[in-house]
Amino acid sequence: MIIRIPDMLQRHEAEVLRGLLLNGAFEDGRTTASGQAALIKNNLQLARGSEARKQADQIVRDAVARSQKLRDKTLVKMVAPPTYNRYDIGMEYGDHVDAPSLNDGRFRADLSMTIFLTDPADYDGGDLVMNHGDVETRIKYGVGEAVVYPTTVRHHVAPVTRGSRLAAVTWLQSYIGDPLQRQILVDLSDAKNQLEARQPDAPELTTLKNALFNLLRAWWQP
Ligand SMILES: O=C(O)CCC(=O)C(=O)O
Ligand SMILES: [Fe+2]
Repeated sequence: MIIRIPDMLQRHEAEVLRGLLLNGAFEDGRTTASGQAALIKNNLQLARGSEARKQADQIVRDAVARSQKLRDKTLVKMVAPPTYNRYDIGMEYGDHVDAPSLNDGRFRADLSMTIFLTDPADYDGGDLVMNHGDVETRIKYGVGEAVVYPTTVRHHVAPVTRGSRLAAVTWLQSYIGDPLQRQILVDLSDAKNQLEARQPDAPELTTLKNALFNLLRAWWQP
């Protein structure tokens, strides 16, 4: 499932974050890439260890912790520290798959997230393109909007042909590793919440909750 979160960042958070990035020191994205990634990755990243990066991380952490939709749709357990990417004219990130784990294997990457930080009117190209066999999904959202997609999906960032594209990119571990199980739980939770809102005394609500809670218990990975 691909999830769109329109209000991932509040307007002022996006403005502060953009200000930090526009004034920040960037380094070649290849410094954190090796092997194949170093050949296909042609972008810039906010320098590690900088004060700007600490402030940026705090903004993203707060936004992620606040987002009800992110919690409900992903059953998120942990979020990795983001990278902040800039693609100027001619830059791109070729077709690739993201690593299955981070932090020396202590963190499993279930979901990838891009928070868009440039108005789509201000650049051409730079779409985040997911490849599902013969079909592609092209994504380019407004400032402060996020897309969350399965880390299992091949993807690339198309070359920027006008302007410059800024984005924060990070990875999520879910309490439910299996995407099918996660989808079942998200659907059942939606149904339970809708029924509870509409008819809190519905007799079948307890049965639905019993099934949902037992599946959560069976599949939860603390
Ligand atoms: O910039 C993006 O939207 C995604 C970048 C990406 O695929 C990555 O950093 O692995
Ligand atoms: Fe990627």
